[in-house]
Amino acid sequence: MKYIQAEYSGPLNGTVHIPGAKNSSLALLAAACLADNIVTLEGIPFIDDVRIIAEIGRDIGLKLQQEGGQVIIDPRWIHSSVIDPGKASSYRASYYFAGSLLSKFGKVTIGLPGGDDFVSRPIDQHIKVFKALGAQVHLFKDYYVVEAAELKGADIFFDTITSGATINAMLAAVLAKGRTNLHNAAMDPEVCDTANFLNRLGARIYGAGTEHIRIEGVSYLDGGTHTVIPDRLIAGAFLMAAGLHGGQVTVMDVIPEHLGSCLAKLQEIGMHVECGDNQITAYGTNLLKATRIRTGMYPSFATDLQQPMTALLLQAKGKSIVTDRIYPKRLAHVAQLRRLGAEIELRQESAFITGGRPLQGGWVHASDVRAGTCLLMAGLAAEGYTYITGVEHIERGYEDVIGSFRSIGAKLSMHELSAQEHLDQMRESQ
Ligand SMILES: CC(=O)N[C@H]1[C@@H](OP(=O)(O)OP(=O)(O)OC[C@H]2O[C@@H](n3ccc(=O)[nH]c3=O)[C@H](O)[C@@H]2O)O[C@H](CO)[C@@H](O)[C@@H]1O
Ligand SMILES: C=C(OP(=O)(O)O)C(=O)O
Repeated sequence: MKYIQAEYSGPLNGTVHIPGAKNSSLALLAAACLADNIVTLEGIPFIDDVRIIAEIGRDIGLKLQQEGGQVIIDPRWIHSSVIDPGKASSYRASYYFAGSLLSKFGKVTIGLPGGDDFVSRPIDQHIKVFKALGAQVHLFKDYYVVEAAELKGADIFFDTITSGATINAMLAAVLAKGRTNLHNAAMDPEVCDTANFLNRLGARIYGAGTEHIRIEGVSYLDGGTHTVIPDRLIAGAFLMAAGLHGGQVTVMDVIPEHLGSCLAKLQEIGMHVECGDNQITAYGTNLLKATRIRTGMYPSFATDLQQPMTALLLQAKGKSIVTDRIYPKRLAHVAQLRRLGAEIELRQESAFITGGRPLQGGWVHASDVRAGTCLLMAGLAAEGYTYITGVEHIERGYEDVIGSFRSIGAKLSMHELSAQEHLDQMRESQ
């Protein structure tokens, strides 16, 4: 079993190139199945979720070549819309194959989505979309089947704002007959990126980035080339890392507008932020101020930045409160931070942090990708050594977590734990 060793690193300084967004890439790769010609995607990160998509793609006949960040996809050879349940369940965004293959072939059989298992993550809004477009949905224990003789445009009001179901609705409706209106749609950059990509192939999607999206169905999508947007969540975490001990970190190749609420919070706690056209520099200070974080859907403060922000707030003198309104129970990292000596309490669905207390290294476990970033940051700020297990979760989101953090001076290394050492470590931590 792998683990990451993090050592107290003092201020972090340097420049990091930000890779393409995981959450956009997962949508774009499934969206590419809709094309009737060759698609080239640039900037796709080489992460575990993408490797699984490549496997799923190959199983169903999709020809896919990946070299560096470039992925060339030939969807003309897809011969099946039955997706291995185990593979679909090993990551969250497999539901995008449901939207795209339903749209293209009229039927899809697919495992229930997996992914970061921090809370229950319903797919009722995805199902609502498929049904509204005229499909039947049959749910089984660990897979579901969606089928439609014909998909017809519809008016769909989301009960709650969801980026996944908004993207899936675009995938399912893009080839449907007539007009689809999505109301209460998510406005995330990943929604816009998917709409821009589909439009480049010939789709007619209007209004992405607002709460009302209109899709005029077309009968054919051509091939084309598209570059995925930069990962705003990785960028945000690196900017936060600058705040740990008064460092200075520049993130390159980003879209600063995608990080508005994050930058505002960093400034609110006393950090200085400078934005260029496609780069941001954050300057830390040793006098961080406590604050209140409430996550929300874009453009509010992202739930995926909540955990790294919690690590940073351990350094801010005074009482901070963190509430995750998107996933109220996404707080597993709190118990782990306490193992490092953090003074942080859970009351109802908020974390109450008393910042400015010293942290001591120890063994901790990352239960999802952002919990991993949080623990890594806390480990870099703690005295001594911190050992982080659950590396497989971190690698779902980061192509080279060690290399990228090292480039700003973080003392990190990857190690292998034998089965016996793992048992000893579990016994010790009980
Ligand atoms: C692969 C991917 O892009 N993952 C991101 C995506 O997940 P994902 O797309 O799955 O999350 P959603 O945007 O759909 O979820 C937003 C909210 O809607 C709720 N909901 C969602 C769908 C549904 O059918 N019913 C329902 O009630 C969820 O429980 C949550 O409270 O957005 C989340 C919220 O920004 C991020 O944390 C994830 O990193
Ligand atoms: C929750 C996340 O991912 P996923 O939706 O793929 O599980 C995340 O990226 O923080």
